[in-house]
Formats: sequence, C-alpha cells, structure tokens
Amino acid sequence: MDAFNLAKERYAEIGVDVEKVLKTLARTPVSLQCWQGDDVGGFERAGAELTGGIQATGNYPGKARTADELRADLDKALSLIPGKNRVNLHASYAELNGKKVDRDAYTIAQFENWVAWAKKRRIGLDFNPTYFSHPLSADGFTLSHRDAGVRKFWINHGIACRKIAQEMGRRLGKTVITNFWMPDGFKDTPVNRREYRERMEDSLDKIFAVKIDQKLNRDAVESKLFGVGVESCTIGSHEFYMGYTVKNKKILCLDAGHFHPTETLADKISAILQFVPEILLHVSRGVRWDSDHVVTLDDQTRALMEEIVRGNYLDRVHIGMDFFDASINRLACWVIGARNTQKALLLALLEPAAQLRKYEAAGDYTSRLALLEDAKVMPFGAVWDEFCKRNNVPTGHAWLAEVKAYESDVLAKRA
Ligand SMILES: C[C@H](O)[C@H](O)[C@@H](O)C(=O)CO
Ligand SMILES: [Mn+2]
Repeated sequence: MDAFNLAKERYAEIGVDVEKVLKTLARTPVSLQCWQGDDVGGFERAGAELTGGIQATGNYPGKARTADELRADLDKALSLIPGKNRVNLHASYAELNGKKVDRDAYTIAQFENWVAWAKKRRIGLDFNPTYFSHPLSADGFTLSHRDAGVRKFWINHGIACRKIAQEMGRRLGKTVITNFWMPDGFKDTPVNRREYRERMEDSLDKIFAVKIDQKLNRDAVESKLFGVGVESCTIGSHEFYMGYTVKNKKILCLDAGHFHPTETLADKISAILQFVPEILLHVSRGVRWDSDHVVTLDDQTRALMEEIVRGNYLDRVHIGMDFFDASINRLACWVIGARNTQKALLLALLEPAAQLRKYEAAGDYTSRLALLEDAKVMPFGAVWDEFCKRNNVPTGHAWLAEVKAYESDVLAKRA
C-alpha cells in the first residue's frame, strides 16, 4: 500500500475521513496579497515612497517593476500552490497608462488588465482601497482627518473602490472582499481621540451608505494596534472596529500581526463570530512587532486554523495573507506562506474532532490532551503530498527548484 492509502487508513482508525477533508481543503481559497511581489510599491507613480507606518525591509534582487511582471510572478507562484486560490489587489496597483487620474476618480478602467488576467485563469480577486503612500495622507490621517476636504477625497476613494470591486465581482462571477485599512493615528499621546474616532465612523458610514450588490462585493475593516511612527494611538483600533462591525454587520479583518505579541488571535475567533457575521484573516507572522514575516507552520497559525475548523466557521471566514518580505525571493514568500497556511488548515481538518469533543464533554481532559498530542505524529505529510498531486503542483520540496529556475531565467534579468 502506498503512503497516502496507509495514512488514510490510520486517520480512519481515529474517525477522520481523509477524502472529505481533501474536498474541504480544495474549496477553501487563500488570497495572495499582490503587494508581496513589489514591496508594496504599486504602479501609480515611479519611485513612490511607502508610508502609513508599514515597512518592507530587504533588497533581494528581482522585484516586479511593472504590472505585467507582477502578474507573471503571480502566475508562477499560483502554479506552485495547490487549490483554486485568489489574488488580493490594492488600489495602488492601478494601471494609469499615462493618464492623470487620482485615487478618488479611479474606475474599473484602471484595472481592466487585472480583471482580464483573473478571468482567463478563472480566479477571484479581492480588493483594498489604498490610504497610504499618497500626498493627501502624508501627515498620517485620511478618513479621520480634521480637514473636511481631505476627508472628502478619501471618502470618494473608498466609494470608488467599492464600485470597482462590484464590477470586478460582476465580470469574474465571484464575490470580491474589499478591505479597508487606514493608517490614521498619532506618534504621541493625543488629547482628543474622541473627535478622530467620531470622524472616522462618520466617513466610513458615508462610504458604506452607497448601495453595492452584496453578492458582488462585501466590505471588511481592519484594526491595528500600532504602526511605525504611529505608536501612541491608532484610530482604527480593535475595539473601534469590533464596535463598528457589530453595529453595521461588516466583515472584521484580523491581521495576525496587529495585536500585542502576548495576545492569542485564535482565542478571539469564537468570541468575535458570536457577534460579527464574518471574519477576513490576514495570515501573517509578526516578529516582535508587526514585521510582516512570511507565514510559517507555527503554533499560532495552527491554533488559528484549529479554532476555525473546531467552531465550524469555514463558511464565515475568508483567508488572505499579509506579509511583505523583501529580504528573500519574493515569489518563494508567496509559495511558502500559502502552502503553510494550507498545511495549517489541513492539520486542523485532520483532527479527530468527534473523539476530542466526547472527551471534553465528559470532563476527561486527560484523554483530550493525550489524543491532541498523539495526533501530532499522525502521517499528515502523505495527505499533504496527495493534495499537491491531485492539484498538479510539486509535492514536498520540489517546488523550490522551479522558483530557482524562474529566478535565474526571469528575475535575475531585472535591473
Ligand atoms: C498593504 C496592506 O493593506 C496592509 O498590510 C494592511 O492590511 C496592514 O496590515 C497594515 O498594517
Ligand atoms: Mn493586514
């Protein structure tokens, strides 16, 4: 018997149906953040500086310089990641084609190439308005700005993005999730947090007042603890968006790097989903701060996926990634991060859930712990390889040779 069939038998012995697990994994997409491919630069203006309290560090050669290069890199990455996945675009990846158009006036016209590319590959797109790296966000404020004119510009940007996303959803036949993250906040202690938060709420209300077909686009808002240079107060904090999403039935975006390092994101899932309809995950890895390291198969990521599976929440959770590491091959970052996200999900799906629940319900915590620990050495690798094989992507470590070949054939030729 081959390794996969042996593994299937072993899992069946502990009550796990591997074929069912593989089906669930196959229909759970991971959204690849386009900004990993070019250090969050975007293509609106050459040499635009990255602002908003986020930083891509490193200078590994070969970053995408144009939208065509980025799409080619994404193609390569997607060919090495099993399953039907998605791509997450920021508005700053607009293609202006020499025209003078600012973010408040963007339409689908600036994203035609992206939509055509996604349609050809039958993949879904997700979207994000870009509230950073722009002269009108240079002082660190956008939707909560004290100047009504600046707020108006950013409100119009938000509305424009929701309309673009709606059109993307229509053309692709797949719902787009549009995520709002605003960098607004203070380096030092403010004395009027209230005013800023009230203005932020008012601006968001104005953006979301515009009717958009929910089947084509749904909106998420993303909280954050702090950013670089925004250490003392972030207007869009966790409590702010928790309240906003409960009140307005929006999707709450949880970025794994946006909490204090001692907080456990996994523990928040069931508490939030008791009151908020859906969650968008930005799977990431903070190292000491919101450093946006590539996702590894670490305890936090595993615990996150376990909570989603244990709570039976998969249909209310959208899985995206958010990291931007410029110190290693950028394409490999996507592949490592996405495959690890999927591995964490697979491990969670392979848990002997029924038996564990029985033990817990009976108060037999000894047996619960024993089975949880023994399950860790079940032959998960054989199931992962089978998933890769069925999806026509390299198994094990073989994907790296393809990335290396692409690096010497394509990336090395970029100046
Ligand atoms: C580029 C993204 O919008 C950004 O990473 C955001 O999602 C975030 O996490 C900011 O810290
Ligand atoms: Mn994020």
